[in-house]
Amino acid sequence: MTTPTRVLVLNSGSSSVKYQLLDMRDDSRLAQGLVERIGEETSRLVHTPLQGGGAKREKNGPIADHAAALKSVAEELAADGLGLDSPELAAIGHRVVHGGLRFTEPTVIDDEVLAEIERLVPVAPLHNPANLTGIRTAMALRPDLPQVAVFDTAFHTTMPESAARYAIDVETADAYRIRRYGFHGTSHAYVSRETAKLLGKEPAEVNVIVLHLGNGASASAVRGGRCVDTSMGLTPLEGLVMGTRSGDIDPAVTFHLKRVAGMSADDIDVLLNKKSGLVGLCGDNDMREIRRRIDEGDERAALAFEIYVHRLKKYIGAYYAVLGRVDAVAFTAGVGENAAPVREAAIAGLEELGLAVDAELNSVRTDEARLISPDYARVAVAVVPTDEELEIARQTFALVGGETLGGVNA
Ligand SMILES: Nc1ncnc2c1ncn2[C@@H]1O[C@H](COP(=O)(O)OP(=O)(O)O)[C@@H](O)[C@H]1O
Ligand SMILES: CC(=O)OP(=O)(O)O
Ligand SMILES: [Mg+2]
Repeated sequence: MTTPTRVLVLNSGSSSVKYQLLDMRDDSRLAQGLVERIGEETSRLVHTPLQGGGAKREKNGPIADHAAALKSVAEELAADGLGLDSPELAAIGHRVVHGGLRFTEPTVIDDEVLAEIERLVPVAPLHNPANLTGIRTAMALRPDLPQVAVFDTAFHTTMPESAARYAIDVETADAYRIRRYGFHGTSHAYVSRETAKLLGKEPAEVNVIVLHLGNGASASAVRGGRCVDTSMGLTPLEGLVMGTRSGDIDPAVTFHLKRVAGMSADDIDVLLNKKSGLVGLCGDNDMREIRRRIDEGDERAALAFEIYVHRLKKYIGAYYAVLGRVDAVAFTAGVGENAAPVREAAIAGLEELGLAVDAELNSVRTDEARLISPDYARVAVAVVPTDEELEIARQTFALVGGETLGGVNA
């Protein structure tokens, strides 16, 4: 019998599922794909076989819920001879956004772990329910296989109390477990390590500010490989300006809206999570579209961009101060990896801090981690592509006993 070496990674978002099938002998990808707009009439599945020369396949049409989405994913994989029934599958790894304080490590999922993820739904209402459906569906398809949860919050559990605790009444905070948890931790961990590698150093030797700028966006201060502060809080709403989320606001805005505008808690939740950020400021949440509008002279798009960059710059300064000495600032995720104007504008004017961006290096497009700062700059500025799926697959495989095989710690 062959030893199973494959891991399927599922990243279930509020309206999408991203997936990858990897072979952990050499970290190679066998297939990847995305189901988006789940629950709408216009759902879409894009499946890409990455070995054997098959072409990308696309299916359009309604997919009612996450369970149906996962069944379609299983069918696509089966059509490539990579079905979930394969004896080569060692485990399924799930991104779980909120793990509270309990889960500091990847965890094999059982009924009790499921109950704890369920208990955390109120603090990750957009994410944890989708994660749970993904897990339950995968468990029904392969009840015999280990299912592993890899938590967005885990990397941030090393934060000191001075960073994690909000300055509110201690009894109330403790009774309701209100504190800064932080998210995107798998990405912050991976990118801070890859940044050290790019500098030719060990993670323990470097201090890095990681800027994960996707649809959700967060910053973190990483000292010697450990997170010491991060911008998201109790929920993924705090911090940077995001695609549809406000990030930091005066909390009094919420009671003002309740008292003066008569909005309910749910109305305000939707306003701040779904109708704010870039989309609230200018009607678009995609940075490509915003840049296009700016090039056409659109003033609302230009102001949205300035507000986005101003917030980013504030966090760079804040985390510089938290760390004291900074070796690198690393940009990652959709915006961070692709939007050169965001990187340029966020670093502009920070020469006194030893930070600068070289225009030519900044304009290069590759999938490799690279430096964009000039030689003379004291602090490295880098673009470091994130790979949450690979990181989840490695942690999952190591947990189910695959650590002795090549590739895992390569
Ligand atoms: N070429 C590009 N130029 C500028 N921004 C881009 C580009 N490609 C993607 N983006 C931005 O990246 C975002 C998606 O980032 P991603 O990390 O994939 O998000 P998520 O994982 O949160 O869905 C898009 O909404 C868009 O703003
Ligand atoms: C936690 C979070 O904000 O995740 P995403 O960016 O995938 O929405
Ligand atoms: Mg993401």
